[in-house]
Amino acid sequence: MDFDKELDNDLKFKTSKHVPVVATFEEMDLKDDLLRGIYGYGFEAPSAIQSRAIMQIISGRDTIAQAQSGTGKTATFSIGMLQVIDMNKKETQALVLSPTRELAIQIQSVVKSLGDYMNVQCHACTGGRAVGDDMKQLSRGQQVVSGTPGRVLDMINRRVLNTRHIKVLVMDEADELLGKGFQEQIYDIYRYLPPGTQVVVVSATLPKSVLVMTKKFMNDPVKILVKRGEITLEGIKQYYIQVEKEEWKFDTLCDLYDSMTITQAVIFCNTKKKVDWLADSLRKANFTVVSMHGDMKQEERDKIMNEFRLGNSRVLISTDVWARGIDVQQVSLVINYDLPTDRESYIHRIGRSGRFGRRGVAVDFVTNEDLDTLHDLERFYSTKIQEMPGDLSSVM
Ligand SMILES: Nc1ncnc2c1ncn2[C@@H]1O[C@H](COP(=O)(O)OP(=O)(O)OP(=O)(O)O)[C@@H](O)[C@H]1O
Repeated sequence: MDFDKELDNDLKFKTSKHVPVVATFEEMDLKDDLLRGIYGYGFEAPSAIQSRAIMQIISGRDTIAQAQSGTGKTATFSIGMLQVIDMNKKETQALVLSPTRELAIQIQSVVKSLGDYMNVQCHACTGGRAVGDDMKQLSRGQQVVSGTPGRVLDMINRRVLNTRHIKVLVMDEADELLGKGFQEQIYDIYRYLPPGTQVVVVSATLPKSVLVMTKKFMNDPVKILVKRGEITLEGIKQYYIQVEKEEWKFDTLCDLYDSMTITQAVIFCNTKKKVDWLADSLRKANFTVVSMHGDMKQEERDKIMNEFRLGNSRVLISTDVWARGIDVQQVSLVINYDLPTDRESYIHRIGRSGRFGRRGVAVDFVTNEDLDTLHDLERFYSTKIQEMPGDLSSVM
């Protein structure tokens, strides 16, 4: 019997019934300073996931919150956390874990902005930075910590991050955190948390195997889920370009360059080596691009990230280190130079465009061998990936 089917028979994961929908931020009865922070950040009304999940998080229930990419999950858990922390205490009361350093830092920035009038102390605890700085910052008292698993665990082991007052653990991109690469570290961190710590699990993709896993560390969670056929966003148009051979992809990409720079674009490759190769080759052909991957020094990664966020660079080539969570609103085009090797990454990659209702375009480069994978994606997500019309700028 196929594994998925077997699970289907044993366990049904459905959106919880009777989750109230709160239509405005005022009706959430938030702290005044938090409400000011939300409006000050430019939000007017809550998104669908925010309307449903914020109050559940505030109620203290374990929560599984799934929603499409770019629909405001970060603010969902950030507002929830900020409401429940006691500002009279300096101790760490909320811990957010995410799979990449850039994402952990982005979350810190959102928490700080939303919590600006509350004067919240929020530290980003990520690898690639001086351990001494982390120690200094944490010893000052950080009410919220947003970090990557390795460094967070290290800080806990060194007794610098005190877990005793933690009330809520958020796992952003939870399916990635509970996958092979991080699972052990996550369980190690979890063991240090006080019994009864509220757990909030968040992602645009939550495969059943991950939902099964949540049973181990979540207590009767409220579930807000998205059906597989509704995960892709209407606003992101998906196209493919078929190339006979891998070698032809490069010329195809060069032909698209002018359209790519209309706003901002991210090009995904499956390996760091390929990112380096593609960036070099494009530069040699006189195209301006930047690139980023996990083998680069953190300083370099930070610099590239800042420049891209500022819009000073327009075309970024990266690996899946950039696939999840990163929010740069001006990105309107994603190119899969390589098709991703798993179904979840596809959703996350194309979701770097089309943020919060904006329009986006995703273009998949496929060789003849990739066609099956492409059709599998279409079937799995009940979506349509059309052949690209001759001119990319006509669909942008
Ligand atoms: N209520 C709101 N009103 C206006 N803009 C919002 C609101 N909530 C979130 N946004 C904006 O929408 C964008 C996407 O939000 P966010 O990064 O939280 O998405 P996400 O659901 O976490 O996506 P992903 O699955 O890619 O991680 C951000 O730029 C954020 O500031």
